[in-house]
Amino acid sequence: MAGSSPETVAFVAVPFPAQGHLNQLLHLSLQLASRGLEVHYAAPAPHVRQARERVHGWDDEALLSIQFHDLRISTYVSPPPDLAASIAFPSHLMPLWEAYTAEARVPLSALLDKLSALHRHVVVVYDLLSSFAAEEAARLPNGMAFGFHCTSLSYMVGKLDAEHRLMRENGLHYHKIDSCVTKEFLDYTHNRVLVSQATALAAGILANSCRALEGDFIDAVAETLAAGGKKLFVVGPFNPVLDASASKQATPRRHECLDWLDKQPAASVLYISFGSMSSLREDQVVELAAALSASKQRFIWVLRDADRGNIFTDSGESENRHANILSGFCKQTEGTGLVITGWAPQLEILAHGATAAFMSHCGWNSTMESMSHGKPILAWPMHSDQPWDTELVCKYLKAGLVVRPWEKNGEVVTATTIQEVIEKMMVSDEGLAVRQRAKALGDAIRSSVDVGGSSREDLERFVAHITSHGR
Ligand SMILES: O=c1ccn([C@@H]2O[C@H](COP(=O)(O)OP(=O)(O)O[C@H]3O[C@H](CO)[C@@H](O)[C@H](O)[C@H]3O)[C@@H](O)[C@H]2O)c(=O)[nH]1
Repeated sequence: MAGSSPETVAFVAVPFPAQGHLNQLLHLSLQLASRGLEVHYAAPAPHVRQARERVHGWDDEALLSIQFHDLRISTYVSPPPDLAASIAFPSHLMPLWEAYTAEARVPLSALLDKLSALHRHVVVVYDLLSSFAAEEAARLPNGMAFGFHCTSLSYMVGKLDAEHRLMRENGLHYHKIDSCVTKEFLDYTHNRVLVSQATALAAGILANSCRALEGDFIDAVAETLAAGGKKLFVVGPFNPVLDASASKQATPRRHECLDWLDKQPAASVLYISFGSMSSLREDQVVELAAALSASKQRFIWVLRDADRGNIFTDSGESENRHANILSGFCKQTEGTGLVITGWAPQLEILAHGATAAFMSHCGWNSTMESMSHGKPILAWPMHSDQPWDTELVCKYLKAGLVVRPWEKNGEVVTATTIQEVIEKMMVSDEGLAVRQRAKALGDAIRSSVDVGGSSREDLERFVAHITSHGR
């Protein structure tokens, strides 16, 4: 362990192996390393590689400040997503997640023992889905664990308060997880992940949220946790909040879509992407393409299938799946839009001044990234927490419009419906009000990570807490 001494604290991030989770703890790790902490990041090797290759908003040098570790697990099948499934939940990732939960504990345990012998304190921040890490931290004579809550805190409120009081008071409908994931995944989290038992061992929870978005909900979670003697640190957005000018800088790895964006008028482009775990069926792709073409709006569309468990086993099949539709569509929309079938630089696209709005499934990363760059959302929830995030963004924050309500998740959305929502957002007075609201929220979120802002202060409080502990 380079440079360690018995006086130092080792911070260890234990993400869950899926992009939306790897990403958040990598951002947090980079932030802590930039404050001089010794930071370790532990995941199966392909997922370490995935997180490093896909990180946005940090330069390559920043990655050198983190010590990466392989939590080696045996081979698991890594199939493509099942496009015929009745719910767009990424069930094809279950073999990876089962293998991870069964096997990653042993290499993590060895790593923590080593760090424990060399440091005054070992602080483990574990994704709530990697809850075995809390037990391993609790086993150490000098260990401390914090759970990392990777979705909105209001989503947690919905789980903590069965009556959903805050939701009802705000006229919001809470979508319980049971109807938004598969039964197989529920069984897995209940029987093998064991979140609540692990939380009982943790000193508290760290959340990627922000007072500007969820102040009332944050207070509710803090109160519940405090009653159990646990701390809450709300330190989001974890993603860097980029300046529009930063997304214009020429860098060696700059994606060509950013050069295209540079040539578009301010606030004129619709960005479309459904994260890393969702795939659109062919009939839905046809409808979305027809809507984009008919709306005549400028766009960047990321058309890719959900990641496989090991993304390095995908030899481009998903990129070719839509070749037929795309050849005609790209000709029709030439000059107006771009289709990206690989990995897009989402953070830079959202920060860019030419981007007006984001059609999104409302995964929590996408939601935070969009809101923190002041971009409104056209919400199209697919599974998990996304139906609730849609409610939060569109009804509570009033910074989005719904494309497809969750209640219609089994249906194909027609081109006419999609086109109406696009036009409402891009050219109507109602859309303008939503865009202005998102811009104001973006400003508030940016302030919260500036000196004196609530998220910045919570991060300082967290760092002070873990570095002074046990002195
Ligand atoms: O071409 C792409 C596609 C995605 N991204 C990034 O990938 C991440 C996607 O994360 P998210 O928006 O949260 O979507 P999912 O990948 O679907 O995330 C899963 O994990 C989240 C955190 O737990 C949950 O909120 C979601 O519901 C769950 O599906 C974001 O950081 C995006 O910026 C890119 O940079 N380029």
